[in-house]
Order: sequence, then C-alpha cells, then structure tokens
Amino acid sequence: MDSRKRKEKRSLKFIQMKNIEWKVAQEFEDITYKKCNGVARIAFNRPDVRNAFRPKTTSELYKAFYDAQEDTSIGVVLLSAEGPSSKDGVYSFCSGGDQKARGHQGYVGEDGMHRLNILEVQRLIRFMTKVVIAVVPGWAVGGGHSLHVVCDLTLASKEHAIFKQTDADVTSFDGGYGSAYLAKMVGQKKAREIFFLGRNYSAQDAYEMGMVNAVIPHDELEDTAYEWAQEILEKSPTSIKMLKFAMNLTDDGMVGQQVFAGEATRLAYMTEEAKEGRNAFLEKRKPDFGKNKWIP
Ligand SMILES: CC(C)(COP(=O)(O)OP(=O)(O)OC[C@H]1O[C@@H](n2cnc3c(N)ncnc32)[C@H](O)[C@@H]1OP(=O)(O)O)[C@@H](O)C(=O)NCCC(=O)NCCSC(=O)CCC(=O)c1ccccc1C(=O)O
Repeated sequence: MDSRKRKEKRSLKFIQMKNIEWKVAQEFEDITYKKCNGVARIAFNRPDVRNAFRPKTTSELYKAFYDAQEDTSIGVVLLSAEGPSSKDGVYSFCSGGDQKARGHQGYVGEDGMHRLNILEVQRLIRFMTKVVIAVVPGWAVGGGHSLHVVCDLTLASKEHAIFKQTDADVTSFDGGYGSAYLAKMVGQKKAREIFFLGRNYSAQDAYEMGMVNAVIPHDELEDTAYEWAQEILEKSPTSIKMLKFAMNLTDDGMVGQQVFAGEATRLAYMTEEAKEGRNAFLEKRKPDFGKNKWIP
C-alpha cells in the first residue's frame, strides 16, 4: 500500500474513532458495561475506593465478560475504569480486593458467603476467544495489578498510571497469573522486586519492563484503546483466537492444550471429512473418507 492510501486509511480510522457511540449493554452497580462497533467496554465504577472489587463487583464483571464472550459481534473487550474519584480527583484502574469486604476465608458478599471469585474472572479473560485490553488510567494495585497482567494487552496513562503490588502488605498472594505469569513477562528478578518491595512504577517503567504495550497521554487513552481494538477487528477472527490460545498454551499446561485443541476440533468439524464421519454414523453405514486424503 502506498503512503497516500495508508494516510487515507488512517484518517478513515480517525473519523470512525471520533464517532464512538457507546451503547449501554447492561446496567450494573459496581461496573459500567457498554458496546460499540465490535468493541465491549467493561469498566470498574467505584472510583472513590480506587476501584477496589468486592464480591458484587466480581460477579458483575463475570456476567459482563460472559456476555461479551457469547456476543458474536464482539471481538475485543476493553477492561477500563471510570473516574476520577469524586473525593480527591485521583484516577484508578483497580486497587484489588476491597479490604472492607474481606472476611475470615475470603471476600464476603451480600449472601454472606466467603468467596475468591476474582480468579474466575481471570480465567474467563484468559480463556475467552476475544482479545482483552487493560486500559489503565491510574492506580493498578494488588489484585488490580494481577488483572492487567492477565489481559492480552495493556495501555497505560502517561500521567496517572501507577503499577504497584501490595499483596505482601495484606497477606494475600496471587500465586497464579498475577505472579508466575508476570515473571514470564518481565523476568524473574523484576517480578520478585515488584512483589517483594511493593514499590510504585510509572507507565514508562512498566513499558520498559515489558508489561505495558504503550504509554498514552491520558486524554487520548480511551480513544487509543478503541483504535487498537478497531485494528484488531480488521484481522481474521480465527487467526486471532488461535494465536491467543497458542501463546497461552505453554503457560497453561493441560488446560492450555485443552483450550487450543478444542478450537482445533472446531476447525476439524468444519471439514467435509468430519461431516462424512457424522453422516455415516447417523445413516448407520461405514464412513467413506475418500482416497488420496492423507496429505503430507
Ligand atoms: C491504591 C492505593 C495505593 C492508593 O493510595 P492513595 O492514593 O493514597 O489512596 P488512599 O487514601 O489509600 O485510598 C483512597 C480511598 O480508597 C480506599 N481504598 C483504596 N484501596 C482499597 C481497597 N483495596 N479496599 C478498600 N478500600 C480501598 C481507601 O480506604 C480510601 O478510602 P477513604 O474512605 O477515603 O479513607 C492505596 O489505596 C492502597 O494501597 N490500597 C490497598 C491496595 C491493596 O492492598 N489491595 C488488596 C491487595 S490483595 C488483593 O487484591 C486480593 C486479590 C484477590 O482477590 C486474590 C488473589 C489471589 C487469590 C485469591 C484472591 C482472592 O479472590 O482473594
């Protein structure tokens, strides 16, 4: 493509970007959930407590992510946050588990049950067939930090994003994606530093470590995330899904293999060979898979 065509394409994208008309997909209390042109935007909405999650939040997150997964018009999900805080104007992505909701065995919801259900949200993000982009406008702390780690991509506010791991301050430890996968991303020494010292890291620090894809001026963060989503949506859905699961596979053990193989089975189902296998069974005859089909 010549540079003129590339410029035209970019300006078309810019027009599309400026015409973002988010439509509310479902009303929730602790999150907002909107959709526009193949993109779902799920955002924490407790800015006054730095977007800490309580059981209601995680259950709403799960419902919204599940809906986005089931919606065939959606290819990319932005996990973002509303804000800033009405109390002090500070921006947050998420500050992890709401310590006020923490009980003896987990986080206690309105039903009185002690739960650890942010891990279910993490698994849904990890195993869903759509790309999930963490859009970090401010603090990403504790379980909020782990959430950005588990997302496929992370975009961070140049001015306000701060990455910090406080798990070891409050006797919590995300021993799964939050730490072990982080170590794959930034290296063992750096991951240990992040968890053992609990320091603050800027968007630029996080970018240099390899846990953030791009540092974006705050005012352009949401539009840029939408633009990245639109670029992804131009690609082959099958390729994107298989690439995500291929990259997950080695870190996810047998479950990673299962998820990848499940999608490979779906591709096999779509062949004439598979249809013949099914039809032969239903017609109570021997399948005829044909000759010269054993391609090298
Ligand atoms: C995020 C901070 C560093 C921001 O600091 P600062 O800007 O100075 O703001 P503050 O004045 O501290 O906070 C403003 C306001 O918000 C309230 N708040 C902030 N964070 C939380 C929180 N996590 N829970 C409850 N409330 C919070 C704070 O109290 C203030 O309220 P006021 O009423 O205005 O006083 C800083 O706030 C901070 O360090 N926050 C705590 C971060 C933290 O430790 N988070 C928990 C880490 S552990 C975790 O996330 C569990 C993850 C998890 O769920 C999990 C992981 C692995 C296995 C299982 C599980 C599981 O399911 O449990």
